[in-house]
Amino acid sequence: MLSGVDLAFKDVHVDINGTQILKNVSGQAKQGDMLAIMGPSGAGKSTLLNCLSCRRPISGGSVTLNGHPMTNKLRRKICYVLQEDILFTNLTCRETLKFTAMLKMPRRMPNDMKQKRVDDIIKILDLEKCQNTRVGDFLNPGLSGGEKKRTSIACELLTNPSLLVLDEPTSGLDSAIAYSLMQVLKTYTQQNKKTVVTTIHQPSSQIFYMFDNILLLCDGQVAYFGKSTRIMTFFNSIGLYSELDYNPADFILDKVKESDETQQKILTASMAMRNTDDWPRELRSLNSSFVSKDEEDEGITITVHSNNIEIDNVPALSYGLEKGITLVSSDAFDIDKYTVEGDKWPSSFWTQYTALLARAFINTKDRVLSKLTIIQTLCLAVILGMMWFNLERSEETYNDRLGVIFFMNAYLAMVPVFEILTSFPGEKKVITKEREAGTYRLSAYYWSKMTSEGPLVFILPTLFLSIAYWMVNLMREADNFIFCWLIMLLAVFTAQSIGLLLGIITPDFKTSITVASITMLAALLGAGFYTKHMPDWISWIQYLSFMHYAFGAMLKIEFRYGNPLKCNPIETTQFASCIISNGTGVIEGEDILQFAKMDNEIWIDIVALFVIFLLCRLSGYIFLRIFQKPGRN
Ligand SMILES: Nc1ncnc2c1ncn2[C@@H]1O[C@H](COP(=O)(O)OP(=O)(O)OP(=O)(O)O)[C@@H](O)[C@H]1O
Repeated sequence: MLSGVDLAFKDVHVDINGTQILKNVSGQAKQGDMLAIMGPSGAGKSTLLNCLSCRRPISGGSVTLNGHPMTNKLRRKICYVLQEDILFTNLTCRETLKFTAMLKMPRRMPNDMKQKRVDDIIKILDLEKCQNTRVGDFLNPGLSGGEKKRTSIACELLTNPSLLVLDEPTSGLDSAIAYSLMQVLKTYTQQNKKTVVTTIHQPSSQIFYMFDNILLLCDGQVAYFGKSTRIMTFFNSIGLYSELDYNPADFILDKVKESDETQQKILTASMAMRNTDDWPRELRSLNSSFVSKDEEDEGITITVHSNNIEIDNVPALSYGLEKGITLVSSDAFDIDKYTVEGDKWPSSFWTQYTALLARAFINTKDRVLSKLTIIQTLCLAVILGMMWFNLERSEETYNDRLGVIFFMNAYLAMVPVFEILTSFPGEKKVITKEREAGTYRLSAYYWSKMTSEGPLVFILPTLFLSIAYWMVNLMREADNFIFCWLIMLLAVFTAQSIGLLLGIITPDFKTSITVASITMLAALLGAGFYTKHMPDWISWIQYLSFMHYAFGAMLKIEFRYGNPLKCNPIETTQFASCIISNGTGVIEGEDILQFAKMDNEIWIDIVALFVIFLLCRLSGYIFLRIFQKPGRN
């Protein structure tokens, strides 16, 4: 059985850039205990939480689990629930848990056990009602704030951690939802003898007394550590009293923020408390001037028991039971049985790849192939087809033919770039979180990303081209159409790779859109449609433009491998061959391509597109490796 652990931290110091953020911070949380870390903004709560969960190194002091210093094996017993719920918005609550189970649970565990664990966790966290609801976002709401938080906690509980570390789990929740969330946590902690450490901002009185212990921080120092039921006694003992019905959390936070003098008084009393019976034995320093209760009369300066107000109306210890929540004991679920020491990753590459592939496919499918995107593609294909309807194969329509090919290229390349840029920031957060937790290999993620989106990315351009190509009357031969379609797909995948690379290397959405707009506009201008007289010193830009190659290849399919165009009358023709034939002949494809300055070999265009595609994919992976450092394991 994996029950809780005894966490103890003693004299923890953290210095950042020469500033002491935490000074001499000590405290503990035992099996079955919930410890709340409280304090005003900037007091050091998040810093301490990060140290306790091994996400930040400490400059001095010690953090131990069951009396032992942290080892990789012990670290795996800790899970960390971030303040923000970082989840895929298109997955349901159950799908989210199912994929997390596949990725995080040991490879040797049978699948039906993993499935059973998901079912149990759904019950434990009271998620049955919303298990098939999508997570949702602000545009398409799904799970409520409390349900999202419980889903985030559920993802962490799947691996049956012994120590649960939570950063502000109730932030953004209304008081009733916050209470029910804490109630579920309390019940889970008690029944499974787990250990919970959480930062919390301004809990209601009910929530406050659910915590067994409170660690109050003030300016990086301990202002109080001890039982929640005794904190008012402590404040009273130094002459700080509250009105009868005042929320104790509000009272203590008000006091530590009050004046320098009050702060000093509290900190001095807290230091003195370390030498009394109220200070846990495990945290006492060898050289402390501890005086036991028996010796109290003989000269302790501050007596924390004076003015003792015992709190009798603390909610009963049967949290959740009155609500009829049935908790599944973790006895039957011993993940350690299936974990092999030395396994770097919980699951095999193949399991990671298939789970990530299926997850990416479900998450992307509804976004890429939504009703709206299909309608948009159909409408634009028909509008374009009507605007350039049934072009005659003559010199007169030469510019229209170039225009329509260029437009199709530009439209089909722009869509995947901006689609990936709008969706990737959310995905990046999930990968960062999962990689920090050492859930899977980056290569498994990257391969799954590339392969899952392939079928989805190719459907819309195929639909678009199938309508527009025939309506416009481009070269009406099956060979030409298929060749054109393949080039179009290559261009779309190249555009998508550029979008992904930009999404990876830019720090935020706004920057990525700005950089993408510049890149795509430069690619459009360099394509060779708008200008044929670029100054020499800048003309190299066209060779960097993937649209130059896509546009060039499609022109070749249309003209080099298509039928010639009928000449204009001699007065209006632009082609020498038409002048020679007195306006009665035809213009060969090669003449048209020379006129358009696009007469290179088509294989050059194809190879160039491939090279750009591969370079973007490869550098995307390298940059992702640099930015997404794996976490522990
Ligand atoms: N990387 C850093 N560099 C410099 N100072 C830092 C860094 N991280 C934290 N600090 C400082 O350490 C102090 C404690 O920060 P911390 O985030 O732990 O506070 P907090 O109690 O969690 O605050 P809040 O409730 O506002 O989140 C703050 O004064 C903060 O400015």
